[in-house]
Amino acid sequence: MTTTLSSSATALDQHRERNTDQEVLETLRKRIADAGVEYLYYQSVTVTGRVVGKVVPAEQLTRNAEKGVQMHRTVMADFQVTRDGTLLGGGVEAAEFTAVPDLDTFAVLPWDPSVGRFFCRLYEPDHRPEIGGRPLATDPRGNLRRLHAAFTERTGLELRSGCEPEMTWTGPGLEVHARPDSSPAYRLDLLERSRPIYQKVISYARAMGFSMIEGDYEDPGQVELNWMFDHADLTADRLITYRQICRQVARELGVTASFMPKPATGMMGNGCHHNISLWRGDENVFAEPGRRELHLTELGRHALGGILTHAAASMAVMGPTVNSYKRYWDSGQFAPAQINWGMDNKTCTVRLSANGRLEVKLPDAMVNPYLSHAVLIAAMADGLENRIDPGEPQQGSSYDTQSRFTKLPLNLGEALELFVADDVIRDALGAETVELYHAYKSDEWARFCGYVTDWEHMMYKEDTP
Ligand SMILES: NC(=O)CC[C@H](N)C(=O)O
Repeated sequence: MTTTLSSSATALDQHRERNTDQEVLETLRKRIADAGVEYLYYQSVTVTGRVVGKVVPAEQLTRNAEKGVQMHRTVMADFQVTRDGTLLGGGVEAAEFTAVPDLDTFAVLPWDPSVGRFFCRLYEPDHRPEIGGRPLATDPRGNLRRLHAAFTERTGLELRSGCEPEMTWTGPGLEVHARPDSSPAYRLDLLERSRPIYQKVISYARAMGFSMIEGDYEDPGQVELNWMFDHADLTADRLITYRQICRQVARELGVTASFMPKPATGMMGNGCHHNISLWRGDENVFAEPGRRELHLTELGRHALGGILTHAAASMAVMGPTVNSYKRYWDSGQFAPAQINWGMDNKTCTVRLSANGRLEVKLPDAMVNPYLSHAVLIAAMADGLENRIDPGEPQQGSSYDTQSRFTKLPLNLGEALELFVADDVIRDALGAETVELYHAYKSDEWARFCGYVTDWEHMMYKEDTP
């Protein structure tokens, strides 16, 4: 059942050569000068989805476009030292890597136009000839691009995706007294209180090239703003940028922007549903042109079958934190709890939300979008190749504990065991990334398992056995 999509030498990896194209560089230098940009961030994204990078004075562009900037590879696991004292990602002795800017990703920071930024593609260092110039195996962004290109090369299909990040804003003036018997969702007077937030976020996002489409207020403090779907590689970059924008807006307004998946029991979690479709050129192959009633093509059913087959093993990516699992298990809050699908059914893992669109509801707002989209591509490729049948759609709510559908893993620990055992996912992300992610997250899980919580105090402090 293993589908090999890895491709080491796609055109995308020749991007370093393009960075020496004098015409391209001249156009960019002019753009940078016209915008008054003096500093450039060379940013990368770690396996856990954090943004790291260096600042470079803009006049160094030509040099750095070719040579990149260097960082220590343990940065890809956030310099995490595990409980047994291991520095993840190769230890102090490990080689550096080279971050080479993707020139197409240049953007000016709207909140300070003297600063511009690039996303980078990561490579083994040139001064280590035995490995030099190869893509860095633990670069999740570079990996998604290579994997996606290989998938398109093989199937003629492209993944388009639209992410719906939910998040919680707290701070002065944002307190909400919610009635216990109803939800404040869609209340305009609450959205009004968040006006300075959404106005700034939308205007910064627009300035950075997003096509913003709509937004709403959901549970207390929870605001969701959406932008237009696109090629999955671009959507993943935008989700990272969106979080950076929100953090900036929080700093400016003196409030807190939280992507924590489940901030409070009994309230909705912060999901980040991925609305996906596969395209052949301009044709969405999940729908039949002109057919109006809700339906999914045979190809779409196989893609869905692949997603459901690998859903449990993908959970360590889709719900990447200890806290993520509270979102699935505090039932009845529109988050999935079973591995199933349904026609316009918001309680399922995958909802056919419109013709040509599958809404994958597992991911939460802390997801690393490069990993999640890579996993979805590999799962769908497996579904297509092996013509996996997704079974019958769920009728009615999934929050019925008697459901015949398979349950999702209960916690991060269980999810990690399934994650490392799935060959399709291992092949998609690469063994090194799987091992690094697994080591990092297992350490997070172990720390939590040894941590005494308020809940235990509430239950046991004054209890008599
Ligand atoms: N609008 C919705 O469907 C709510 C989704 C829900 N907040 C989740 O955790 O996924």
